[in-house]
Amino acid sequence: MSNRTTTAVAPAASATLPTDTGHPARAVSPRTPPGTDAPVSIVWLRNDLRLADNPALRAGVEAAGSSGSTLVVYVLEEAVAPHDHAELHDSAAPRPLGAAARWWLHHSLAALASDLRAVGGELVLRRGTAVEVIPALADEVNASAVFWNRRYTNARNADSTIKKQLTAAGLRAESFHANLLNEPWTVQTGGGTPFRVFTPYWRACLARPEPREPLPGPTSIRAASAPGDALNDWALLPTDPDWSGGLRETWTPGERGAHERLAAFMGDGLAAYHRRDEPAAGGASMLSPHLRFGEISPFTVWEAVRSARRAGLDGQSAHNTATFLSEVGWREFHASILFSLPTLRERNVRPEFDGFPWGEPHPAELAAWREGRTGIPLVDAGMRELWHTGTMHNRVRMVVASFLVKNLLIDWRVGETWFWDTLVDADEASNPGNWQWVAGSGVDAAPYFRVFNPELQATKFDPRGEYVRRWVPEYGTAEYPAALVDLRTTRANALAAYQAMRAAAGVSEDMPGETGNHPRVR
Ligand SMILES: Cc1cc2nc3c(=O)[nH]c(=O)nc-3n(C[C@H](O)[C@H](O)[C@H](O)COP(=O)(O)OP(=O)(O)OC[C@H]3O[C@@H](n4cnc5c(N)ncnc54)[C@H](O)[C@@H]3O)c2cc1C
Repeated sequence: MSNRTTTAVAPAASATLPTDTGHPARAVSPRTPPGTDAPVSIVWLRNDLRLADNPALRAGVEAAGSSGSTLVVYVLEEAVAPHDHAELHDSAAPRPLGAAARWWLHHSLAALASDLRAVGGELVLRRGTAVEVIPALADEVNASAVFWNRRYTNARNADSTIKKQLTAAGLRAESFHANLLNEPWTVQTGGGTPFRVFTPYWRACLARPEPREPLPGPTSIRAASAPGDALNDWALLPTDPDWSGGLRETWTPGERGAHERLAAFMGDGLAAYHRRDEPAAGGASMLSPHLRFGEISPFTVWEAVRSARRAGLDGQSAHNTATFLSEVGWREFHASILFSLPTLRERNVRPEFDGFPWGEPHPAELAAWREGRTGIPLVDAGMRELWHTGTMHNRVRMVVASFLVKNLLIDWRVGETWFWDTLVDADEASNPGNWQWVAGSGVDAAPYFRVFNPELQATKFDPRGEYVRRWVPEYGTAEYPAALVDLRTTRANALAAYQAMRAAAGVSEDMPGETGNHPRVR
């Protein structure tokens, strides 16, 4: 089995300052296209592939009014160069999607196009560098305004450049708050710095005014048209071989699938959410890829919880809602960390980890981890679940990640890259943020010396072995391999390496934030 795509660990990108921060765009009078007074507005969708609660789409339709038209565009912002080349060093380019996320994107765009058609709209697909594509498209259709919802990754630098270009050309260019409950710069410590510890961060979020109600989607769009690519030409789906059968069985990408998932969770899942740490219990929402691609907004998720609370909940469910919302808070926390630490994927947040003696990954060991053949049942179950479905239960993610970085002493970036390629919810902030959390090198991270014992974790969270049996049916037979490493010895080696790193870095006290206060660890 080889990588689904060749994604590479990139060297550090230079730090970049927040730019498209949404402070109101300079309002410029809408330009009247020559020869016609019917305005064309462009709505540029990115990680917000939905109609409901989409402020940019709403603004585009409103700006077009009854006489104008709206052009909805998605740009595949893939650089032309291969994955491991210049675009990874370009702080304005989004990270090229992994294979599982490309599968998701294809189906999500197909669903979006169909949903838009149902209200008269049309989805135009373009490919290239956004700073080139968007202004050129605006020129081509003689647009008077361009709208988008803000993103908080390094790609916001491109948005800022585009906003300046459009504004200079006399267009209205406006961005909106849509994809996080709290934009990163709105939640800060008393000293005006970003939070580095989750608990006070989330407390500060909860002290803010409650998130707004979601906006309704448009009921009618008058489409402006322009030539575009055919979705199939983007070749986002795997063909040789087609390994996506398990993804198809597991997921329904698109806005409708997202709302169905939320409804199912609010109906049955929430009451069982306190069992979310048990991978066989199915207690979690499975909303992460839908949130990742913006098929549902966090405001809609919040509203579902608010309505359930208003309708009345028993004690357990009421408790579960608070826990669930705090998990949504972790998504926001990681987004705010990436916002202030653009090199999150490449660099240890704690510089002393730069001296950690990671071993050179042993190809056979790494392959055994990726393919679920380590002989450690919970690790193998998780890695096979990931390969088959494009997701993995959260607790098991922590276990397999700990096994890689501690028992196998492999650099967290190697595991992060594999997850990036295989997860349907692979997220530019949450993936490296969580990997650094497990590795101990991140903000508010689990201390490195907390080494998950996969056997104890299985006893605690999969006591009847249902999850392991489901993914590792040969467990307990002669076909199942012996353990790749001895857990006790490798744990001792990991702790020795950690102590050596600390000694070399001159760290003797407990490091600040060695709290391991991730809610799921307790
Ligand atoms: C090594 C590792 C890598 C991870 N990579 C990703 C990733 O690339 N993308 C991703 O969305 N999540 C990632 N997670 C976090 C978490 O595992 C998933 O968000 C969760 O399993 C999704 O399942 P759910 O939607 O049923 O979660 P629920 O428990 O129902 O949580 C609701 C929502 O909260 C958010 N959330 C929950 N836990 C976390 C968390 N720890 N960090 C950030 N957001 C969270 C997700 O958006 C999720 O959909 C990673 C965790 C680990 C340990």
